[in-house]
Amino acid sequence: CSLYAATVRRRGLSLVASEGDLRLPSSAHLSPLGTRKNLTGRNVQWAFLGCPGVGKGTYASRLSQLLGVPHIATGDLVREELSSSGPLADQLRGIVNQGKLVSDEIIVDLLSKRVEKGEAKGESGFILDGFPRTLRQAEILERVTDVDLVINLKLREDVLLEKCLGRRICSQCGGNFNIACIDIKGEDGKPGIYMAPLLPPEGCASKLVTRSDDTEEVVKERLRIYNEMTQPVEDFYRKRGKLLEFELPGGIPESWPKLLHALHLDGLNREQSLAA
Ligand SMILES: Nc1ncnc2c1ncn2[C@@H]1O[C@H](COP(=O)(O)OP(=O)(O)O)[C@@H](O)[C@H]1O
Repeated sequence: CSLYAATVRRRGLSLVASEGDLRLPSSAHLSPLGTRKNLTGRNVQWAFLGCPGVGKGTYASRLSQLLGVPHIATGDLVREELSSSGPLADQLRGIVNQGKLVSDEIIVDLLSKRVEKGEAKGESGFILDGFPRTLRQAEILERVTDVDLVINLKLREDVLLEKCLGRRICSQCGGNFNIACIDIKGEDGKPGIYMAPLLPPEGCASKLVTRSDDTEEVVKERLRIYNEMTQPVEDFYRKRGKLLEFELPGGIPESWPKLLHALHLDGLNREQSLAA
């Protein structure tokens, strides 16, 4: 914790802004031109919350490209550590494969090193994905820097499980795909939901692997832990007026434009499509 605090302060990431500056949902998080800067002139500092399988990685990565700020996923940092066979790898493998959370100290240390590396390359701002996941992590983050906005993605639980079980990663390029086709008809006044599979290009198709923690038993345990440990984090940001709740209406084609609209970023997306 102190290491992270020191790193972030030393690197000048910390900005002092009063909570009253930030209201949700509002274009006040961005400059009037809809750029990656917020009104205080620095790059946005956003975080994604949401259950396993909800699509945090997909939407965080898209927003990071749109806004030109780094997407930092603590799950990726943990998986990098696992594949590096470093001193932590054995300890982490047992925890992750049971669907449990890594300790706050370890995760803050991994995040701190990632932030420091990015800063050295000139990165600023961030879109966090998978952090904070405990109240203590939220408190640590709050002490060292000012998060502008926390986007809480929501999806019904039966769909979450199917999506986790359908997740595939290309072992060569690291691309994320999903072979699940979700097609639930509406009933009893509840809307249906359709999410097309996110299939890999031909080059990746034969190299797909499944995450070792995406088995039914482990996903159920991760969902249980999310409800126990991470839901209090939603309240933490709700009380501070920083939480944007976003219920996913369907797959990416349907949800992405609506998310951009909720973030007052539709104009930016159009400008980038025209420039492409
Ligand atoms: N902020 C965090 N705190 C503790 N453990 C974490 C954190 N982020 C990631 N992990 C560990 O890495 C695993 C994979 O994380 P992630 O890829 O974000 O999965 P999910 O699909 O469950 O959101 C988690 O189950 C947990 O063991």
